[in-house]
Amino acid sequence: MPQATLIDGKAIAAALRAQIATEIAGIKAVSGLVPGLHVVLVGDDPASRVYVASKEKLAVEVGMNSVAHRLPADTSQETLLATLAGLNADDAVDGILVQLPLPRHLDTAAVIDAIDPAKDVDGLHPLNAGRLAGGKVDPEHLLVPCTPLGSMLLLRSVLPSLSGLEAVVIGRSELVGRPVAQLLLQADCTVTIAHSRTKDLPDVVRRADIVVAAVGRPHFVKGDWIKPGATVIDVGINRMPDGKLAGDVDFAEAVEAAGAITPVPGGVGPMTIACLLRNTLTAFKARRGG
Ligand SMILES: NC(=O)C1=CN([C@@H]2O[C@H](COP(=O)(O)OP(=O)(O)OC[C@H]3O[C@@H](n4cnc5c(N)ncnc54)[C@H](OP(=O)(O)O)[C@@H]3O)[C@@H](O)[C@H]2O)C=CC1
Ligand SMILES: Nc1nc(=O)c2c([nH]1)NC[C@@H]1CN(c3ccc(C(=O)N[C@@H](CCC(=O)O)C(=O)O)cc3)C=[N+]21
Repeated sequence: MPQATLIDGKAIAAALRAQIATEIAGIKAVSGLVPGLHVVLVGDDPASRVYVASKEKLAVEVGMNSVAHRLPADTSQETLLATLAGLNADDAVDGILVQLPLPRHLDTAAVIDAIDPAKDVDGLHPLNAGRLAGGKVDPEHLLVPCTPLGSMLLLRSVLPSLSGLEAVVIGRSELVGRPVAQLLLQADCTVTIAHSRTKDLPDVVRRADIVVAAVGRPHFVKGDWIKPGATVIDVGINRMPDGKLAGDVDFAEAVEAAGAITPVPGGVGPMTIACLLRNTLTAFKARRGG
């Protein structure tokens, strides 16, 4: 069995950002306006700091305005909601992302409900999640969660047609598992959503032409679970004791069986940020025309 094709998320994300930059330059030349992305970070989780810094840098690189709102860890629910109300009311704000997870004293669902759905570039507001679940809206014009959207773009880079393929998603979170399953269903895959109570998980995964792993456990998916030739999207980002990142898939094993596979780092992660920028542009166009 020849080794799998490596799906180069880093390169595909860079190409997507270049496309976004060109489109923004065109809009700016005509209207003088550029999209504004606002990221709200509560507390000083070191991993979140790194992500927020990287989102800011790449937003500026494509020509957006980028603002990070860094609030102390003991910020009250009222103060956070007031911050969001201010961003909702500000016409120069096109995209709002609240970095998750929030400190435990905050009510995450209520915070997400308070984001204007038209500015919800994470696609997590119940209105956007509901539209996605309804399956009737074109993802081009809907704010779809960034990691699932990026995962689909990576899949499409190696599989021109997804119709009729067996897809197994491991994980059912609101941020990743559920929305990626909705997108696969919309692409006419036969979709199975597996989770911690799934029986005989290795056998379930062995049916899959497409495996999406979003579990949060390093090297969880083994090589002998992968049907020969399957496409494997590894969403997991796990920090190992040696400081390196590991995916949810045992890459060294799976690369021997898969037809195509994403690496970690350099796979889904960079696509998540590129899709955040794309959603910000989508929100800008929907709100301000262009
Ligand atoms: N690349 C990127 O840009 C991003 C990467 N991530 C990464 O993706 C991974 C998943 O994130 P997220 O969805 O937020 O995580 P969650 O912890 O919210 O969800 C994990 C899911 O995995 C399931 N699960 C846990 N253990 C098992 C098991 N033994 N067998 C089968 N299923 C299991 C859980 O099942 P149950 O529901 O039953 O508990 C749950 O549905 C993490 O590594 C995270 O860091 C996340 C966001 C963006
Ligand atoms: N509201 C919200 N939306 C999110 O989308 C969100 C979030 N909160 N909280 C945290 C997770 C995690 N996440 C990542 C984004 C990019 C990389 C990324 O670019 N990773 C690089 C490596 C980066 C490194 O080396 O640390 C890669 O995989 O190649 C990773 C993880 C978004 N998340």
